[in-house]
Amino acid sequence: MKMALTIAGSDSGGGAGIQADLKTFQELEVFGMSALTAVTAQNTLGVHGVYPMTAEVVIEQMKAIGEDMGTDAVKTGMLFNAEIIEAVSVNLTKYHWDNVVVDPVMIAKGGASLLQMEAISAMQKFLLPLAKVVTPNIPEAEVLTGMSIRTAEDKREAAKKLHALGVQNIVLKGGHDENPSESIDLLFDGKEFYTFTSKRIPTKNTHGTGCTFSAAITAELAKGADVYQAVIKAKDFIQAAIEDGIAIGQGHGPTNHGAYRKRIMEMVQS
Ligand SMILES: Nc1ncnc2c1ncn2[C@@H]1O[C@H](COP(=O)(O)OP(=O)(O)O)[C@@H](O)[C@H]1O
Ligand SMILES: Cc1ncc(COP(=O)(O)OP(=O)(O)O)c(N)n1
Repeated sequence: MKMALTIAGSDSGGGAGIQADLKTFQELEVFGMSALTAVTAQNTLGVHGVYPMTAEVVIEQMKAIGEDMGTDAVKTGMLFNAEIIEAVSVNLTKYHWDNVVVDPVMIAKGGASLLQMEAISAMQKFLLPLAKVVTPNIPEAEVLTGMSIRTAEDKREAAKKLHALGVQNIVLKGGHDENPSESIDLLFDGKEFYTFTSKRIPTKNTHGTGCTFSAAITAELAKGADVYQAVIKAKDFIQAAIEDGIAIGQGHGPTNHGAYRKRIMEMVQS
């Protein structure tokens, strides 16, 4: 069985973070492992507390996996501070983990900070050059590139800037776009641009979309897909998960990680 490791924060509400990643790995039939970077007290209304691990705790978890089990792919999510980013970067290199998806998580939906702003330069300098794929949303890409992103041309320029930081493949997500009918993600592999377009679903139950999408890319890479194929599958996975989003809590409910597999089963049975 193929294996994937998520290095990310815990979401007590279960819709984002390490919980979303492990559910996604399970649904895509990859054995999921975790290295926890922070505990958040979080629900559909927002983040009520952030409690980071020390860098040593993160290193110990990576060591436990690196020295025994290994992994076929790794994703990073909430890393919170520069010390954790540096520790993760050093250990990705140490264990020769090169199938790396970096989701540069910065701000949760309710506005809470999940990454200290002084850690941005560590992310640019140490982590991004190790990434096979980076999956920023538009605000994250604006922070990482220092440019404002409004038009399709801006998106292409931002992707080129991220590529110049050493990332092999950039998936610039379109969830925050103002396009009312479509959600368009852009992939740049250093040579070509590819767009992945889906119908925009009018729902407030989108908590954890970014985590789930990047975890699905990671699972597919672990199984041997190339980046293009992995993004196609992840887009189908997140589309089903948002369409069947779960209306629980008073705020942004989570996406439904089981929706994609349920649809495949229904297709097979019909
Ligand atoms: N309302 C929506 N309808 C369809 N797809 C969406 C919607 N919102 C987000 N997505 C998709 O979910 C994925 C995550 O995007 P995004 O919401 O931008 O990330 P993040 O959660 O990091 O802000 C992308 O593939 C994006 O196109
Ligand atoms: C612990 C934790 N990690 C990451 C996030 C951000 O998740 P994301 O998929 O970007 O979804 P929203 O927060 O935007 O709903 C998080 N909230 N918590």
